[in-house]
Amino acid sequence: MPYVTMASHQSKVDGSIKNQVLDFLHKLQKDDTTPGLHIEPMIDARDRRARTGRVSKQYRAVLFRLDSGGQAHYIYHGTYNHDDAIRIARNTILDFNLALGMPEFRYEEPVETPEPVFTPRVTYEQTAPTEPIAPEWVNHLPENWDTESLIETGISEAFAAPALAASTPAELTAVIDRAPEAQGLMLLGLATGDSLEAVRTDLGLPATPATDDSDDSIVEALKSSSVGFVYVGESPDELREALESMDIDRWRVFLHPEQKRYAEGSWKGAYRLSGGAGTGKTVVLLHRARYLYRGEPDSRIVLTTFTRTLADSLAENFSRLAPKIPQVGLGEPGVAITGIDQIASHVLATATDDEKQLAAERVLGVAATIGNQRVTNAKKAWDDAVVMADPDVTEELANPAFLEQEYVYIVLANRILDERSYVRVARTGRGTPLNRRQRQELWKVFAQFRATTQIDGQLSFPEVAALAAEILEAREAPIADHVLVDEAQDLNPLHWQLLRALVAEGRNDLFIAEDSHQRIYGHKITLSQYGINIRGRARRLRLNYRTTAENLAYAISILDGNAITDLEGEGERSDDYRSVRSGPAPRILDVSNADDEMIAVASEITRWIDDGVKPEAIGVLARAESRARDAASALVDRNIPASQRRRDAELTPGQVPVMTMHSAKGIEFQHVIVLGAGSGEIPAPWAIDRLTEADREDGILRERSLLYVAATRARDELVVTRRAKETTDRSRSE
Ligand SMILES: Nc1ncnc2c1ncn2[C@@H]1O[C@H](COP(=O)(O)OP(=O)(O)OP(=O)(O)O)[C@@H](O)[C@H]1O
Repeated sequence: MPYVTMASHQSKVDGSIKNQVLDFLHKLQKDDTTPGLHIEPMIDARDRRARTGRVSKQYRAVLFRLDSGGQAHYIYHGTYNHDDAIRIARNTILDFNLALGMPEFRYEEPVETPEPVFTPRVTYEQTAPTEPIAPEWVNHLPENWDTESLIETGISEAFAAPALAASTPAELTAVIDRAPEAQGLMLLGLATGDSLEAVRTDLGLPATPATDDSDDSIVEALKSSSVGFVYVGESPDELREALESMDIDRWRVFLHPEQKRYAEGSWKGAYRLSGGAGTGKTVVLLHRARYLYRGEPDSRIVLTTFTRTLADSLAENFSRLAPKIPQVGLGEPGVAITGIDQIASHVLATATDDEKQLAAERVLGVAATIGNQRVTNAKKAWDDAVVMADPDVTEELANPAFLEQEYVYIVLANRILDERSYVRVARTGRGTPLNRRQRQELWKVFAQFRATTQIDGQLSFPEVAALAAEILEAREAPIADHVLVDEAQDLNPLHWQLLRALVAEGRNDLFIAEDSHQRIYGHKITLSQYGINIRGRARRLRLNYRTTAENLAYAISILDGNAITDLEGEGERSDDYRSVRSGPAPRILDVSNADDEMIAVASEITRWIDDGVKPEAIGVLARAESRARDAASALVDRNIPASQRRRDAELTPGQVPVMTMHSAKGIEFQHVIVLGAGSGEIPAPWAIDRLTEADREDGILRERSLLYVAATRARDELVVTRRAKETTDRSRSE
């Protein structure tokens, strides 16, 4: 039975012939001598291993046949119109790049050096109205390499010189696009400042160059996850999966070698994977859930994230990746995908009365039956508690945002039940210092909050998480075997206590994906405080698959100069993120008022729609709900099909979604318009005005992170509006 490998570069398979291609390849896997397949060698081919096969009257598949250990092995290059297939089969050579130890295709067609494109180098503040902005981009190749030394590393001559000469991301991408995948990724790594050793490790290349290019060596390399090829061997299921995800969802099959390492790695304890926006952290988690399930089908795997909406999208993507793996409820064998607060609610809802009572005593200091309702408007609940308790503290301390954080990060996290303990507790990590008297005053508010909500039969979400953590901790057996966490930077201490209690400490217990640059809720914390010890089991993804190099450079410039710390309390870099794609520089539209802004935005959207972009592929993102609402109606007034998208609503086909930046977290659009990146708009004055001096810095960082999240939602084009400061000042005072 012949083995099959799929090449990743291959042309899209037209939907109408996909079944015929699949049928052809399945037959090939069974027996390559089946008469209808017509596997034929090419006359005058540059590579004697080239073959064509008959998919239909009109279409031919191009294949390369290798013989290894008496076994036929076919690399499927693609399916083409009859004449194209003949031409491609004649002119394509399957090389084995000895330096890289990777097979790759070479084409007997000239590779053009791209025309240099002039992009003005301007910084953010100097940007003139509607100018594109291209933050500084440096090609590191010329520093350390010349053509010859690059060739020695495995880069073909045709790509070495143009890569050295690239002076913009677009020029470099043009070279990378033409190069075989491994060479392209190597050029990208070296051009963005990595050492050769680091790039080779990232790409999983063998430590020493290969010594021969026999079919045996090539087949061996194909089996051990070669970049750009997927070995499916004799498995009809894997073949179908590979073929189906060729056009869309390439992430389902073609993982970067680094992503694959994290998806399939095994560690003694908790592992932390960080990475900038769009580096494929979610993709790794989905693959890892599948990988763990396949290895241990009886295990209880939990995949969770910050919100229910994000969990729903994880569940949908997991069904696409692994349609046959059961998605189950918490505690059952299979993969349970759910939001972190839903986990907490589920634990509480299924606990016995005794368990709940014990937990309530420990968390809230009450033995009474706990309520079924949730506090849905925490701000109002805190405002009410302040009015009733009337504490003698400053306005900043009586602010709902401060009270909520203090309650979650200190009171609940430390299971504080009375004023005495609150006065004594170490408030590690909290910016604003509090003296004894202030603590006594604040305790009145916490006690009032608890009293009022309990009378109303309500629990806040963090209280539910704390109760669930207590319930699970008190049990002997945990309810999960492997827990995978997305968007971990936004979880609060109670969430971490819950996650710790969900699974026993041990091999592959927790796998945590985070991007500290995207922390838009809550405060910095360190995992070790909650019994989660990483002990060096942490790595970072740096290759951005979502957005262009130009958009990425802009997004990173937003956080420039801000110290970002990860979940282990270490400084997090952002200067070495890179992208495989290039596109137009982001454009800044400086507008004088709301009307001008919406005229400009409407004209951008109209241009895109006229160019064939689907309305639902354009995201309009605003800082505040009210601005999103106004923008949606202003667009409708200008005859643009648009609607405000609420947090948990589906995208409506044919409608431009207008939403808050918070709601856009974790999702992506082809084109994005960010409304309001002016200095009077972000940081949003109302979000930081009433913060204490010590909390303000973190508040401003969260606002910048929000803009970073918004800007990194764009796959292709990014447009940012800035309203003149005077108009935002005026509207604030109105
Ligand atoms: N190996 C891959 N091949 C092709 N596309 C990929 C690959 N890995 C990720 N992508 C694509 O890149 C985009 C970003 O991936 P993903 O959402 O997993 O990133 P992320 O790091 O979780 O991003 P964020 O932190 O912004 O939510 C998605 O469109 C995904 O399909």
